[in-house]
Amino acid sequence: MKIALLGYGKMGKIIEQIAISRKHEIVLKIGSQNTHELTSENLQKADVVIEFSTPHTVLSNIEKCFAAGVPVVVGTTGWHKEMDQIKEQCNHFNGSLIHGTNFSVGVNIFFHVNKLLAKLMNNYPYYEVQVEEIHHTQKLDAPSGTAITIAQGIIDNLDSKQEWKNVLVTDDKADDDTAAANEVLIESLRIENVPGTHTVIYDSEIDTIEFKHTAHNRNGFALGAVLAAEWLQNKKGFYPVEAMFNFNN
Ligand SMILES: NC(=O)C1=CN([C@@H]2O[C@H](COP(=O)(O)OP(=O)(O)OC[C@H]3O[C@@H](n4cnc5c(N)ncnc54)[C@H](OP(=O)(O)O)[C@@H]3O)[C@@H](O)[C@H]2O)C=CC1
Ligand SMILES: O=C(O)C1=N[C@H](C(=O)O)C[C@H](O)C1
Repeated sequence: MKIALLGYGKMGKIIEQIAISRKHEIVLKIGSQNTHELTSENLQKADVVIEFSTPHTVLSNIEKCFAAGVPVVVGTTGWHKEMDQIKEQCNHFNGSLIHGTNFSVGVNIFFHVNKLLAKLMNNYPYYEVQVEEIHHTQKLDAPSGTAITIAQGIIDNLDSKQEWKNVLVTDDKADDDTAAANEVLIESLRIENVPGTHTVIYDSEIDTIEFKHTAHNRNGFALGAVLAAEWLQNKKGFYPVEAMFNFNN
């Protein structure tokens, strides 16, 4: 496939290597310095776009892909509030889009088991749940998109929780780290060079259950994005990343 990369930072560069190793060709690379090259004509040279840019640029980039009629894989996080609006646009343009807060296979297994675990924990209400995420210090959004997906998986399956609340944990611990009974607390920590670690913690007076995913590097995210681009070929519509997996069968 011919691939256009919107965002050529930490993720874009690894996606390029993995795409080439899978015999794809990169026909366009866009960063903040060459956005003038982001034209319909250039986008249409690609069979698919892979979008890993920033929370501030992702929405207008998606719109450009729809207008150009090119399918798009969206890995950028921080736009969950605009999800319904983008889904409508996708239908309006008869476009193709797959999005995920995390494309790694391991995290998608984690997402699935997290939901099963939350359902099970309805029987054990003396455990209090919280989510912890740790990422590198350059990360622009908090909580991580992955942590939001995890919290939503808990809210959808654990009857006592209806919302999530985020606190950023710093050395002086300025943020209020208490949550209401109906809230899932998400604690965000920022530590140099951490690619992404997510833990679901069920704590009681007697013991603690911890369910954890640790990314050792960014290769799993990048491979997942290329697999998503391959999966999206010849499909129309708006898909969440779980559509790629058959965990329910
Ligand atoms: N879904 C998933 O599996 C994963 C998602 N992510 C998400 O992907 C996003 C990118 O992460 P990461 O690569 O680490 O971030 P980086 O900051 O390393 O890269 C972002 C890139 O976007 C570029 N950029 C800036 N403006 C535009 C624009 N208008 N159009 C296109 N590109 C632009 C930047 O250009 P310049 O270099 O010139 O500043 C930079 O190259 C984040 O939202 C992150 O949360 C990350 C990992 C996995
Ligand atoms: O910014 C990152 O680095 C990551 N972002 C994604 C997120 O917000 O969940 C996925 C991964 O954890 C790395």
